[in-house]
Amino acid sequence: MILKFTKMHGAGNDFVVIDLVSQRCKLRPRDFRNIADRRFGVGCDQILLVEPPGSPEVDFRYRIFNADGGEVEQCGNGARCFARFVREKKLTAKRVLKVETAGGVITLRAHEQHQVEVDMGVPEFAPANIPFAAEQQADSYRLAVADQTFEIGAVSMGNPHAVTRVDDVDAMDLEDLGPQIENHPDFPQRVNAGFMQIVSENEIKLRVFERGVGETLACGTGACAAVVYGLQRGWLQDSVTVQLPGGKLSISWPGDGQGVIMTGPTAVVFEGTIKI
Ligand SMILES: N[C@@H](CCC[C@H](N)C(=O)O)C(=O)O
Repeated sequence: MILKFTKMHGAGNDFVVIDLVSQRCKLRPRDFRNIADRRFGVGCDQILLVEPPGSPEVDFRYRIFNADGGEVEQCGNGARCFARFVREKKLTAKRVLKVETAGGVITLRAHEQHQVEVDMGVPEFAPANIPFAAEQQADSYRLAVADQTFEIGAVSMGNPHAVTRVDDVDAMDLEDLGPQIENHPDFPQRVNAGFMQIVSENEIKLRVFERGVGETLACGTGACAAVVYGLQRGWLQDSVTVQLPGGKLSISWPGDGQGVIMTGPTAVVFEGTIKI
C-alpha cells in the first residue's frame, strides 16, 4: 500500500505526519520503526497519526508513535505541527481545535506566522500517576544513576518526565546518562530525561533525552515539565523562554490546577509517499 505523508518539524523535533481521515491503513510497530529510520526510511523522531474523532466533543484523534515503534501519550511539538497540518490539508477551517490524545484532551490555537499555542493540560505530580516509584509526593527526589545521585523533579505532562537542574547543560553527556535515566527501574514505563540550566528567572536552556528516541533537538512536553519544576522550586517566574538545541519555545503556567501553555513554531519540510 502507498501512503501519503508530510515531513514536518517543530523547533527541530521532526515528524512524519499521516492523514488517516482521508486514507485508510493499519500500521504496525515495525512500520513505524521503518518510517522513522534515518537511513532506510523517511527519518523522524515521531510519527503522528491524524484520525477521526472518537467523540463529538473533540475535532480529531491525535496518535503519537516514537521512533522505536512504541505508542506514547503526548507530544507537544507534534501538537503544534498537527494543528498546522489539519488546516493546510483542509481537514478543518477552525483556528481553535480540541484533540484527543492518549494523555488527555488538549486545545490547539493556530496563530499568524505558523506559530501555534497549545494548552497542554494540567501537570500531574502524584508519583503513581507519572508513574514513578516514590512512596510520597515531593518537590524533588534523589535518583541513583550508576555512581552518581541526581536531584530530579518528576512530572507527567500526559507523558513522564524527570528533570535535573545543572550548571552547564552543554557539558552534560546525554549519550551516557540519557539511557540510564530513561530505563531507570523507578520509572516502570521509562521516562524522558531533561537537563535544565537556568539562565534567568525567565529563561532556561534545556536538552532532553527522549524515551524511545534518544536526544532530540526539542521536546515540547519536556519544556513544559522543566518550567513547571523550576516554578515549583521558586527558580523561575510564570512565563519562560526555553532555548532548546533546535529553537525556542515560550512556556507559561499560572499554577496549580491550571493548564501549561506552550507557544512555538511549526515547519513543513516536504511531502511524499511511502510504500508500506
Ligand atoms: N517530542 C515530544 C515528546 C514525544 C514523546 C516522548 N518521547 C515520550 O516517549 O513520552 C514533545 O515535543 O513533547
